[in-house]
Amino acid sequence: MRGGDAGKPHVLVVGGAGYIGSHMVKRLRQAGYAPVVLDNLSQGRRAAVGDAPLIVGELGDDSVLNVIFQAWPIAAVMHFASFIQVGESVARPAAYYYNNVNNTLALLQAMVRHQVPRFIFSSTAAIFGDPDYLPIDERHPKAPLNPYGRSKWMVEQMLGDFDVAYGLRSCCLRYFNAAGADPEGELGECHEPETHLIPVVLQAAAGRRRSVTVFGRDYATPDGTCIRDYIHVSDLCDAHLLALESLLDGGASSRFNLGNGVGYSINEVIEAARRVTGVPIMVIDGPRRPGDPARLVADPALAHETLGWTPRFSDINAMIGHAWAWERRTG
Ligand SMILES: NC(=O)c1ccc[n+]([C@@H]2O[C@H](COP(=O)([O-])OP(=O)(O)OC[C@H]3O[C@@H](n4cnc5c(N)ncnc54)[C@H](O)[C@@H]3O)[C@@H](O)[C@H]2O)c1
Ligand SMILES: O=c1ccn([C@@H]2O[C@H](COP(=O)(O)OP(=O)(O)O[C@H]3O[C@H](CO)[C@@H](O)[C@H](O)[C@H]3O)[C@@H](O)[C@H]2O)c(=O)[nH]1
Repeated sequence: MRGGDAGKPHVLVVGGAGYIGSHMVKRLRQAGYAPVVLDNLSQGRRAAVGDAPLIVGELGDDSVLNVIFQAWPIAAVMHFASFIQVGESVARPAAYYYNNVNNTLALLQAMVRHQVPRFIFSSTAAIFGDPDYLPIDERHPKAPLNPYGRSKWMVEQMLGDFDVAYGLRSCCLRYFNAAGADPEGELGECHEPETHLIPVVLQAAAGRRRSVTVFGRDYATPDGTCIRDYIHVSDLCDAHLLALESLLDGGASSRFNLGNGVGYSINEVIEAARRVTGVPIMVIDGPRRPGDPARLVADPALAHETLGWTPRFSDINAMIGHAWAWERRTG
């Protein structure tokens, strides 16, 4: 254990060098926890974890997990590591099931072996598929349209079984579309290749790509483009902290939908980016991307009522503004 972290609860952040995980590492430190990061750096960046201990290794590697759980008194695990692209998961399902399900199973088994009883899981709106009704609450039927969503729903189901059999309590946080960047400008989104709408639009604004392609204009939405509920990465971190406190206080397993409850179409996001950046952004029309539902909008009431979670950066202009500041710093 690092001397300076003695007495602070240790939290293993798997995937902590990635986009959302790195923001969480910073927030845990600020909140008085001692984060320990496991990441294979396939997407993550060493610089993004600051001075937290970083173990560069595979999530599914028992020998690495044994060393970590023996070296630090881990009170809880936050699991951000997975493959994350909806479209790619349709083309490469085996890779998605292997990394997102098999490797997560290895992590859960190691937690049982080492008697680490608390787990916070990065789940997704993609478990719901094409919604039967909006906004989507926690009870909405689960009918994922793509292997990515199916892999996350499989893990959620495994977690129910692990609670019953082994007493491993978990909180599944189903993010809608994560967006924005650290308001202090130290961290942001850095995927390679970048596929998420807002950073792609901002790369076009910055001149790092010529244009942004809109994947389908024939959806059953008012302007024909897909609607998503964008949620600021800092607000996701707040929800994780509240979920962690609940589990540390002895709370039961739970699952929450995390969004603002407001949907924006692709057109609206591009218009907002033009306003925020003051730059013209060239748009090209393309075909639909496989596996995309037309609309995903969260009902976040349960997280408000149970965890006391209230998003602080719900304005789409703030999300794009923070992401734009990061793009200009690093692009
Ligand atoms: N970004 C979103 O909009 C969004 C929405 C819903 C859910 N999620 C979920 O949130 C989590 C984090 O997403 P993100 O956008 O920060 O992704 P990311 O790719 O930026 O971060 C994932 C991190 O996990 C690491 N990783 C992947 N496989 C690994 C393995 N086998 N062993 C060790 N490390 C591994 C990567 O190097 C990366 O640093 C993911 O589980 C994702 O499915 C993201
Ligand atoms: O260059 C682009 C990129 C995206 N889109 C569209 O924009 C919308 C949002 O796409 P994207 O930013 O890739 O996010 P999603 O596919 O909605 O998936 C994100 O949000 C999900 C939850 O809703 C998470 O589970 C996933 O991990 C995360 O990648 C979709 O309709 C895309 O087809 C475009 O039209 N052009």
